[in-house]
Amino acid sequence: MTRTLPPGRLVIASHNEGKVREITALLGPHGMEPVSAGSLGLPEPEETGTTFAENARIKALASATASGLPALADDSGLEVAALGGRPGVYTADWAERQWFEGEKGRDWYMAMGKVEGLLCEIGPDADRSAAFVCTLCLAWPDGETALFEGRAEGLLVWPPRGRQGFGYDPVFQPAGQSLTFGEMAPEAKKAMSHRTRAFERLVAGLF
Ligand SMILES: O=P(O)(O)OP(=O)(O)OP(=O)(O)OC[C@H]1O[C@@H](n2cnc3c(O)ncnc32)[C@H](O)[C@@H]1O
Ligand SMILES: [Mg+2]
Repeated sequence: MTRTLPPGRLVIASHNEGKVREITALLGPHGMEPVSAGSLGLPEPEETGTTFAENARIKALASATASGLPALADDSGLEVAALGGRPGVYTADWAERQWFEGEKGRDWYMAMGKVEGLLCEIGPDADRSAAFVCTLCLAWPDGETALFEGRAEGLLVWPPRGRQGFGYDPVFQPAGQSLTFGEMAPEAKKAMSHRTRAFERLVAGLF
């Protein structure tokens, strides 16, 4: 399909520690040397796209051109069925804006408390379906890019359960499971996550 990715240094173009940890674990068996954008002092570009793919491309290209190395970016989020797919591509902003206008810091549980409020207004039969979506973009320093998408379907739960993972993991229970991502060991989340599904496509296309 596209060109291959030879073993060597690969920038993880994310400033989210939880993502960097998961992507590092995914790359483990593939002979890559992951190095985070933060550790190289690379800037965090503005995410001006309106789709996961556009934002992933912006982030991957910014790191690849600034570092001269191939770079892998991840744009992801939660699509809530009862909210018509929101917050989607705005998942990170949304946690900030809902509750902390003008302040730094994100409080996902507070944002999800707001979602919970909306679901309660709809009533006990509210559709709790949600999906985590992840688009990975690999960019080469010459500007070529390749995109890969993965999804994990599930349910929103309240109250939050578990302290593993990051972000919205404690309020997301993947389909067919009794534990939330927040209650699962990292290996269990890795077996079924949106990020892993996108990564499997990347491996099929590039290695
Ligand atoms: O852009 P970078 O630097 O990669 O980091 P970010 O946290 O801003 O990442 P996004 O712009 O892609 O926003 C994704 C949002 O979705 C959340 N999210 C994505 N994947 C998740 C996962 O596996 N578990 C929990 N929350 C997740 C994440 O915490 C953010 O709030
Ligand atoms: Mg971001």
